[in-house]
Amino acid sequence: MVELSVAGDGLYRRGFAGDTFNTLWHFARNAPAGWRAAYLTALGTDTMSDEMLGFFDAAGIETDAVRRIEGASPGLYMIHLRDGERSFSYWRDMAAAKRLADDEAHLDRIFSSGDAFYFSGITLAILPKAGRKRLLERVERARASGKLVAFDPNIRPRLWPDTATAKAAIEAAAKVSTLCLPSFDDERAAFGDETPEATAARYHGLGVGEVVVKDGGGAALVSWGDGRQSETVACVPPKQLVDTTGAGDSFNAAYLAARLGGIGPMEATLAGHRLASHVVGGHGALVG
Ligand SMILES: O=C(O)C(=O)C[C@H](O)[C@H](O)CO
Repeated sequence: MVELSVAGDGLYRRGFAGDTFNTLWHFARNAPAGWRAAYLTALGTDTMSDEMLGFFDAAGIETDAVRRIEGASPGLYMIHLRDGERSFSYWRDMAAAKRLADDEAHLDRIFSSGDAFYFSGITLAILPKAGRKRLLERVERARASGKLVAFDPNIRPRLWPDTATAKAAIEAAAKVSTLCLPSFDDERAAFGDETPEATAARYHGLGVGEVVVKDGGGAALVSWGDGRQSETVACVPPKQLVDTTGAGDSFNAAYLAARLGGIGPMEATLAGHRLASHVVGGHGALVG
């Protein structure tokens, strides 16, 4: 999406962001040896889409998997801040990304070439029902062939028609994932979990081997080996709190980069905290 982040005095800065993109952007900057980042999404053929594609390229993100759709354009969101805590306004009804899973042959080509996959509850929320099904079928095959599949439920109630639909889609996604990175506040609101441990147990129960439950600026619970081992890892307090946009996404990027680089779950969680704590010190989702 196009992002409008606060620049002061009623001014907004135009950036590019979106939850999975934020994770990929940070991943590309921190990727372990031998890993490359590619984005499966859809853009239009307008000037904004061209600029966005140039931005991906400059960030070291491969663009082969981007579908270009004649006449379509990207979605847009604006960040509002209250004491550093963000909320969003969206203009995305016609966003090209909603059609990222329309083309089966395209999906098959991308899924056959990737070694690890990452998607989110926002990915699922913006897709039509048929697109969601097509995507999850490919994800399921990737998992069955032993690939890492990471999923952040990133629950945005406004993007779903109702809670029951959101919960069903998130559970279906968790069942085909190997790693889940939920946020406790979202999970408590949607699923009624009383503790981060309950969130982790629920995802392990759906067959997820490794779960990291983030808790805003608090400690994270990491639980691995199908829940046989778990630890609480204290957060890294930020030097300054400016804008929480993208904190969880950057956490996920650092965690994934660490794990794919062979680092253990506890140290990977610490790497996640460190990057998130840096990202909340600047405006917008992408803080270099
Ligand atoms: O809320 C969304 O749909 C976005 O992807 C915008 C933000 O970049 C994202 O929520 C930050 O996590």
